[in-house]
Amino acid sequence: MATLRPSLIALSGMMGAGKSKVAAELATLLSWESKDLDSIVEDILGETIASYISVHGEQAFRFCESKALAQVLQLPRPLVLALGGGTLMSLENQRMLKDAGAFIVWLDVPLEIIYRRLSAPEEISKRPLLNVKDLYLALSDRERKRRPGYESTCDLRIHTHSMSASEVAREIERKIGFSLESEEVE
Ligand SMILES: Nc1ncnc2c1ncn2[C@@H]1O[C@H](COP(=O)(O)OP(=O)(O)O)[C@@H](O)[C@H]1O
Ligand SMILES: O=C(O)C1=C[C@@H](OP(=O)(O)O)[C@@H](O)[C@H](O)C1
Ligand SMILES: [Mg+2]
Repeated sequence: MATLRPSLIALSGMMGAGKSKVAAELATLLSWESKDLDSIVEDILGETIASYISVHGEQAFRFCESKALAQVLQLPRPLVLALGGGTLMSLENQRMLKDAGAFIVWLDVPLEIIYRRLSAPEEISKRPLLNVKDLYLALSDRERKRRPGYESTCDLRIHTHSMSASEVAREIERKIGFSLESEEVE
């Protein structure tokens, strides 16, 4: 039997779930390239997402995010891609990823851990949607609205608990079956 191995792994989940960090770890582990969709958006915009949203708003950012996604899906494979926390809330983005054969991994992290990670001023300043009075409320509200979308679009869900980023990467590798012992050849 042949193992159908994806050539594109896309990491999804809330802001602070560790998508950017785990994508880099996983790519190193697999000897693949990694890309961060937010960085590609910023390259296209020529400015940070925070400064862009402060002037143009979230809707305009979503438009650029979809354009960036279309670009990144043309890149050579194999590739690990860190999505933004809101990327999969767009049906168009969901369709693009599915059509591209992406294997979507949802990093499901307890809200308390996300809150702790993102409470640092340098994390908030990178994420304009969190520039609010009550961070916990803002996160829990978004999480509640987004959870069904993360759940319905993922091919694999990782309950990361308090695993380190490299442990999460190893868990993804193991679950997808990339480890040499489980490799099957046609
Ligand atoms: N598994 C982890 N354990 C501890 N800290 C983590 C873990 N994953 C990410 N972090 C830290 O949490 C913050 C947000 O991580 P990041 O990868 O930017 O998340 P995302 O891209 O999902 O928003 C960063 O400071 C990062 O170093
Ligand atoms: O959840 C969101 O709507 C967003 C998440 C951010 O990426 P991270 O999930 O990597 O923080 C970034 O795309 C933008 O600030 C919007
Ligand atoms: Mg990120």
